[in-house]
Amino acid sequence: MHTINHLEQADYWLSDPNLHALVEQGFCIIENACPAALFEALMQESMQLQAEFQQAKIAQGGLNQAIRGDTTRWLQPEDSAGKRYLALLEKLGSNLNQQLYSGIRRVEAHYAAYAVGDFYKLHRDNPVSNDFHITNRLHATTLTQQQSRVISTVFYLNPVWQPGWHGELHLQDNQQQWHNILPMPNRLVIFQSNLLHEVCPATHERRSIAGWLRRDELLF
Ligand SMILES: O=C(O)CCC(=O)C(=O)O
Ligand SMILES: [Fe+2]
Repeated sequence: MHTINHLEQADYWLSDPNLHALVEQGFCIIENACPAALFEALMQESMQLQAEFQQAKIAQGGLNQAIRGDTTRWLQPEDSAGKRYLALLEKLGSNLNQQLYSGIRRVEAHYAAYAVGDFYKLHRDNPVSNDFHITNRLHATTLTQQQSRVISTVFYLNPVWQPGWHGELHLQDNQQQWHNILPMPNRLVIFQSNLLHEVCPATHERRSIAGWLRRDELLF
């Protein structure tokens, strides 16, 4: 199905302009992030696993539907499409480790589904913001942070999306500029986990994979 090693896709994610945007602005957007066959397989797997989706938890561990309304299911190494996506995130992490002092040790990701009208209020995936520095190795500076989520990723699994359907990811960059990013098919957004962002309600179901690159090791 794939003539080249599908992991090479993650090299293309970190082209020079994308890496530059991720460092300077705090985020980058990648269109056609996955080969079409993998994108299709992930959309299908997300739908097939619908019965296993559960109400998402907020950072403090509880359920709070006034903050977020989506349902999620963690990708697992046995998932036939999901494992290939996890491998891409791992490759992204090792590429970031090579290019920056990012210290990424593991990845995690979940399928997410936002029903019509669901939202996720303003939040940071990693609440530690002040001592977060992601800078180019050439400048010999380091990335430091206390909490373990370094980089957030969101990959959109919608077969089509119209701007009037809303459901934007509303994201503040590290110059305090706000951006409205639509959940377009096969679009990947990579951003520093300390950035403030929210998911706006949509008029159609909105599906995605949210993933994180972490500095901590798995303890078991
Ligand atoms: O779906 C999105 O655009 C962002 C999701 C998000 O912020 C999260 O899961 O933490
Ligand atoms: Fe988030």
